[in-house]
Amino acid sequence: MTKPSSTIRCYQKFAFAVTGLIHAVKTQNSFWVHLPVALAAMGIGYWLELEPWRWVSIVVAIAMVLSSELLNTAIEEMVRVVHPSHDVQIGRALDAAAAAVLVAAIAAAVIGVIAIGPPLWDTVFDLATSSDQ
Ligand SMILES: Nc1ncnc2c1ncn2[C@@H]1O[C@H](COP(=O)(O)OP(=O)(O)OP(=O)(O)O)[C@@H](O)[C@H]1O
Repeated sequence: MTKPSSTIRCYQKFAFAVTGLIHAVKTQNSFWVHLPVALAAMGIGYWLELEPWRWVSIVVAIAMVLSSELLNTAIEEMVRVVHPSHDVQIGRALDAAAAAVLVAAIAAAVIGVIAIGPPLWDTVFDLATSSDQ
């Protein structure tokens, strides 16, 4: 039995998106910073057994950074084909796309400190005081 075409289209869209993600991770050095930081934040969150709202904050922050990096990658790739020669306005567009990643990364860092900071401090403090006794 053949699958309904809408299901196939849905599957294909998912495959295209995964291909885009893999390509971006392979070609953009920034992901080699974003991904370990994201994994570290989730690992610490798991270790601290964070409350759901803290997890939501962390997941939203990670998604925000990765999505902006993916859009920045898409714009860079497009520029290389559509306008490979140097152009002041193209440069401004690329700078604005890079700035979007910077804004997302700064916001994610602030979210990380607010969401992970207090429970991490409490746990480290507990460990330090229990080892003193
Ligand atoms: N065609 C262009 N015209 C004008 N300025 C450009 C052009 N291409 C790149 N630039 C300038 O160079 C900067 C870096 O662009 P590029 O696309 O190389 O980003 P990158 O993040 O360094 O690339 P990658 O992520 O592939 O290492 C841009 O922000 C822009 O200021």
